[in-house]
Amino acid sequence: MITIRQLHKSYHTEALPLHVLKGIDLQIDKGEYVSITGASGSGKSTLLNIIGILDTYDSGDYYLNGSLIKGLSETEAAHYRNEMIGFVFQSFNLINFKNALENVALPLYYKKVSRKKRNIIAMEHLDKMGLKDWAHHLPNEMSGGQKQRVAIARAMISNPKIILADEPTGALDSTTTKEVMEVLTNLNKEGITTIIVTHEKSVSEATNRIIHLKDGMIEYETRKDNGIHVTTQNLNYQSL
Ligand SMILES: Nc1ncnc2c1ncn2[C@@H]1O[C@H](COP(=O)(O)OP(=O)(O)OP(=O)(O)O)[C@@H](O)[C@H]1O
Repeated sequence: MITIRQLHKSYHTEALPLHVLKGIDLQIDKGEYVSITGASGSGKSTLLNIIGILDTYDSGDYYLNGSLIKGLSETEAAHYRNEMIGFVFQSFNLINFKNALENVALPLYYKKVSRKKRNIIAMEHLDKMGLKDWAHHLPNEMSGGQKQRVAIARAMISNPKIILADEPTGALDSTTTKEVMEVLTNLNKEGITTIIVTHEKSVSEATNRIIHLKDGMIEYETRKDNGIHVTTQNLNYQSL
């Protein structure tokens, strides 16, 4: 589903160019449950943003479902994003003056689905998140965990094949973290390829595969095999 080869990315700031991803090789198959970990600044969000076609890369290749994601126009990139990917962010990114139902329904508004139909579908997704009774509440009337579940419902309304979540529990306490992770785990069990950037051990350990970045390279990865974690060092990793 996702094939990345020798991916490099630099940011060109006023100071020296910042080489953030330094030759990432990564294969993620359909239905995998993956977390990306590493210290602050190791390139986790940059990698996730490239996978989500929110950002471009300098060299290497990225194939999504067999299509080379390189040099796309904004319209082409938006097409892939809309067809394939649902995004979940730490800060929820909900619209504060719209209620939960309207927030969830928003992607269908852009797809020109009628108000009646999009409200019915949005309600189904809210119901799945256990939030039917909160449909007409504004985000600021909801807890962090509820807001994140609204955001996940919104991400799911376009039937994405992949969920990309950047620190989805970063703003939550441990009880609500558990609640949100249960939701993401269940979506993965339904077959959604799920990739989570996280600092939190409890979150990465809930996934089946941990990709650990260091200084823009994959240092090692850990796979859960029958409940046992097996760690493989990346032999190409070169410490600086
Ligand atoms: N748009 C940008 N322009 C310039 N530099 C950037 C930009 N985005 C990220 N960076 C820099 O690139 C490096 C990697 O950032 P990135 O956000 O990918 O790391 P991260 O591992 O996700 O960190 P964190 O855990 O703190 O979110 C950091 O040094 C960051 O300051």
